[in-house]
Amino acid sequence: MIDIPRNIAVFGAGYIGLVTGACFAQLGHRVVVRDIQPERIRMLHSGEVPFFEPGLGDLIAQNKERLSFTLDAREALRDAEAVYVCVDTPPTASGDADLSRIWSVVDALEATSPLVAVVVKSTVPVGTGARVRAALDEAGLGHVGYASNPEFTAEGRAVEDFLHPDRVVIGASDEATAHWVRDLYDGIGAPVEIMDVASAEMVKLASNALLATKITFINEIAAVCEATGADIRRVSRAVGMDHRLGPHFLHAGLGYGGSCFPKDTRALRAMASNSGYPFQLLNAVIEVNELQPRRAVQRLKEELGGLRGRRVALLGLTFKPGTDDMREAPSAVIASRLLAEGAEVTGWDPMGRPGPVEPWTSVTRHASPLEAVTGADAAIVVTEWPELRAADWPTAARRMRRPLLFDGRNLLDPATLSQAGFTYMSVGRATRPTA
Ligand SMILES: NC(=O)C1=CN([C@@H]2O[C@H](COP(=O)(O)OP(=O)(O)OC[C@H]3O[C@@H](n4cnc5c(N)ncnc54)[C@H](O)[C@@H]3O)[C@@H](O)[C@H]2O)C=CC1
Ligand SMILES: O=C(O)[C@H]1O[C@H](OP(=O)(O)OP(=O)(O)OC[C@H]2O[C@@H](n3ccc(=O)[nH]c3=O)[C@H](O)[C@@H]2O)[C@H](O)[C@@H](O)[C@@H]1O
Repeated sequence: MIDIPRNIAVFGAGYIGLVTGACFAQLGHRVVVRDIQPERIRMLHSGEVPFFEPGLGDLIAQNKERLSFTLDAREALRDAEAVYVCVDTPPTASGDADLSRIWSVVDALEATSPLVAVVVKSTVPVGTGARVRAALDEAGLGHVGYASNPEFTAEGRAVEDFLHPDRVVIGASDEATAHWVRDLYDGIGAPVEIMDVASAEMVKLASNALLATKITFINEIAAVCEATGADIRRVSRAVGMDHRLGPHFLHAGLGYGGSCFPKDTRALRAMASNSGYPFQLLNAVIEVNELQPRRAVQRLKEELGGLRGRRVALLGLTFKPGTDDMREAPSAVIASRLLAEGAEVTGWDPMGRPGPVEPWTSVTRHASPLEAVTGADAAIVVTEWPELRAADWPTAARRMRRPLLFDGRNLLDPATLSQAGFTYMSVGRATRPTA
């Protein structure tokens, strides 16, 4: 527990805002979370969490004495000593981050509240903090500190990541604000890195870009494995045993998706270009990642001798397991490509709920993997849900028109699938021995 409980107003009740609010309340602070979506606030008032995040519902329930929710900015700000900005920063048509929601929070701040610090947790381009600082000064809030405190949690383990981070990064223009923000994290035994605002903003973009680069690197090695007869599973495992490289983010698959890597890599590229530096490595990372799900569809097309009139089952639709988040999921690209080639597409996912938009309105959803593959000419493991490891593959093979399985996440054991009667294809491994 912290020594000095503070009053914190969190703006944004999304993945990051709710986790931040609930975790600060768990540390002992008094937190008001404000959102502009009435439905979100209504759900939170009635004890529901608007999306799935493990442990979040329990944490909110345990801390309800110190955690409240409102639609009203004034109510949130009335006693706030810290304002945490956790609003979304989606990409614009140019790839730059859209900061309009950040500005609407800054514009709502008032000189009358007992505010000590405005802290931006949303991911923003370098230079945003300097602009917000200038706006605060102009609004008569020159006495209020400003800090950048980027977030590194991953969906599906966000509560755990927030409470046990590798590091806390705080960028502030003055030492007093940096230390004041650091003290909010008392009770979390993680290293705290204090720096200037611009550097803190860059740490976030650089971290996501490097993680995305690692994934793309291993996906390119996987493509070379397919062509040469090496096996990516063995390669990435042994490469990752070098402590200088590490085993993480070396899992070849169908490309990275989600609300952050695609958005943040494009935002960093746009920011570099705007500053006159063409970030060539990042260009390649983005391009290779966009090709990755298309390559899988192309390999399937070659194996089936065309996709027109074929039925293909997508097993898993979310951008990764452990979440209901469908944002920038590779499944959408795969479904769209299959439909464009004239295939019929079925799908299964234990949690993802695609909205009533294309390609999903053209995809028949089923309640189990077995139902989804029945009558299909091929199945693709798109998301590595653990349920798929336990599926009854011999029965699935019998129910399919043609037992062909493309393991897009290297989830399953090739020998077991072959024994079950499948032709087994996967990312980073030739389908048949190379000559
Ligand atoms: N989702 C993730 O795992 C991570 C996200 N981030 C960054 O955190 C930021 C937020 O991301 P998410 O939580 O995923 O977004 P989200 O879209 O789930 O949530 C954003 C929330 O802000 C609300 N909002 C918009 N304008 C508002 C305003 N003026 N006042 C109050 N609320 C307002 C929206 O209604 C929405 O509920 C983004 O910049 C993202 O890049 C950083 C690390 C991890
Ligand atoms: O800025 C953010 O929003 C967050 O983005 C990612 O978190 P997240 O998008 O939730 O999910 P990850 O687990 O990183 O996976 C992202 C994508 O990469 C893919 N991936 C991941 C790892 C890997 O080895 N291979 C691979 O293809 C996943 O399937 C998924 O599509 C980062 O991991 C977080 O540190 C960061 O805070």
